[in-house]
Amino acid sequence: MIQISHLQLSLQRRLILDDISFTIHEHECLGLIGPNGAGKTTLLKCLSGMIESERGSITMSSRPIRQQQQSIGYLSQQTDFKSWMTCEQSLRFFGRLSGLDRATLNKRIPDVLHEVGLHNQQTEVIERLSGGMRQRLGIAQAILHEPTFLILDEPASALDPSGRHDINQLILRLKKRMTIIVSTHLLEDAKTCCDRFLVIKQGKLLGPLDNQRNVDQYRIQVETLTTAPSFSATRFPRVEIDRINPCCYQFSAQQPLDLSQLAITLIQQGWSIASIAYQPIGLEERFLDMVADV
Ligand SMILES: Nc1ncnc2c1ncn2[C@@H]1O[C@H](COP(=O)(O)OP(=O)(O)OP(=O)(O)O)[C@@H](O)[C@H]1O
Repeated sequence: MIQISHLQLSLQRRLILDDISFTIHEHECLGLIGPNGAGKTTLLKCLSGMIESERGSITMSSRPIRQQQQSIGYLSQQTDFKSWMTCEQSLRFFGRLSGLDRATLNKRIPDVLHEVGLHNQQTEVIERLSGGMRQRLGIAQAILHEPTFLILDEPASALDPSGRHDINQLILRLKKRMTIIVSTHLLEDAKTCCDRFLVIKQGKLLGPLDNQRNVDQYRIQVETLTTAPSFSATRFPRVEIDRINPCCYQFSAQQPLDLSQLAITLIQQGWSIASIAYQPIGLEERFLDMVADV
């Protein structure tokens, strides 16, 4: 378990991280989200040990994280590859810098390239890799020394949907044996791999955002198999109906709606219902509500 307690950091006399406390559980993937400039990268750099905070503590299994640098893998926002090297040469170069010996590298390099899906690119020059492949090579570099705690700073931004999908699938595989924190702006994508999210704004933690399906009980969407007949609202006097298309309607009210009652009423009125559900509230919508200035 990684415990962050009352972390505080100022840069150039400006408070960048303000009394940050949270926990990351073992084998959890925690998503860190927040507007630009919120302090995500700075917080991740503190976790990686690159920056020392002026107050507070970070511990992993109850020991200061700075004493366990070898257990941390870090992918920075800007990966810094030598574009003329091959994937293998690059991993060997960075592996040596982190103190791995030749025998370990001979074994680990093919393993990590396989793990990130770059086994066919072992001798490919980095210049020729796609953006998604480069990000996966960055992750290969971050996990080369088999860390138990992996820090990923926006690993999927600037990637196309298939690149983002690959990264999320890779994170899902890695979390079986690592604890992961990932900063991202891509909430809907990150839902597939993050167990929960923490929201940060102007250096302060605003709170958690769980990754569960939330619904708006004031709105119900109904899809019909055929064009719906008109609706007599005697049992739902203060309900508004919006026709989205001939087979899709939205019912909304100022108070929570009774979904089963509405379904029964519609069937009694001759509606052939294909689906009926409360309107889902997207993660992005809840995030925007949370960071909105009040
Ligand atoms: N070395 C530095 N010196 C002074 N201020 C800095 C330094 N590094 C970052 N900052 C400031 O700290 C604040 C937080 O920056 P940070 O990069 O951590 O935000 P972020 O949430 O990662 O943003 P983004 O989503 O745009 O990547 C910003 O206002 C930034 O200008």
